[in-house]
Amino acid sequence: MTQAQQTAVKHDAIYSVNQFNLWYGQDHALKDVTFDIPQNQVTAIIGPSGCGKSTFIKSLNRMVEMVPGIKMAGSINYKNKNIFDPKYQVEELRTDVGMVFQKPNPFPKSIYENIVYGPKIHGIKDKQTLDNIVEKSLKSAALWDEVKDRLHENAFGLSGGQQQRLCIARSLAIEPDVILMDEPTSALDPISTLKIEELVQSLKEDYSIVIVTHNMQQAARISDKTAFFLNGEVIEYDDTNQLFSNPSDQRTEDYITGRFG
Ligand SMILES: Nc1ncnc2c1ncn2[C@@H]1O[C@H](COP(=O)(O)OP(=O)(O)OP(=O)(O)O)[C@@H](O)[C@H]1O
Repeated sequence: MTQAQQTAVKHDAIYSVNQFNLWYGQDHALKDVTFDIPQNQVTAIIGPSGCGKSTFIKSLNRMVEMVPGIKMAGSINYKNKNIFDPKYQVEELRTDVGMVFQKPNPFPKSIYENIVYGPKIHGIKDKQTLDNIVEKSLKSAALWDEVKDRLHENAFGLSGGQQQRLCIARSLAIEPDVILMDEPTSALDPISTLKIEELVQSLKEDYSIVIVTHNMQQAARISDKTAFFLNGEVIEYDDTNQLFSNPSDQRTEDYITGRFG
């Protein structure tokens, strides 16, 4: 690779993870994790239960810090700044990085109030501006047509799949650059899953997406890059097509062909 190409690749990374380690007490949950997460791409994190996928994705927005007794080493750079540097302004991550969880978790409020919650915290008060944010976010999350006539009804009245798209819309309302998704379809039926998968594909035009998934077909269908984690280590990180069609490590091959996990 030429110097110019190396620079181009570097520039393309929204996150650069370098020798990142994390311990829960004595439990070494992430070991020397090193790879770049590219901008405007979908990066899938796969691996068997307990391999550190959730710990890793929660490190990307510093949510992992809420767990008492953790220890970390190495760095995670976001837009070229180490997010664990004591001088780092964590507010940047809070506004830049949205998160969607395994189980849809709307607030017990109306659909409208769910979306405007974040923007209001960021000081937006003008009703027309908030109305526009609601419409734009719901359209981007492919939910607008289904809910435009019931915006002031409680979000709990939506189906599970609709609630998850509402949570995606809520994360879009703060105009993030990155969306982290921790098994966003594992609680959903196949049709809702398909809708979220299509949505993820369309969102990458405007956002960088990291998705943890147990479902290897899903990773193969929707991601550009895949990282295979095992016992806290990244065993292989590559273009998704390459990793699934021609893995370079026997353990990756064993996992993707269903020999364990
Ligand atoms: N809050 C915590 N306190 C202590 N140990 C934890 C905590 N969260 C996770 N761990 C441990 O860290 C390791 C990695 O867990 P993690 O949840 O990141 O894995 P995972 O790959 O997301 O698993 P799953 O697919 O089952 O959700 C496991 O050994 C787990 O027991």
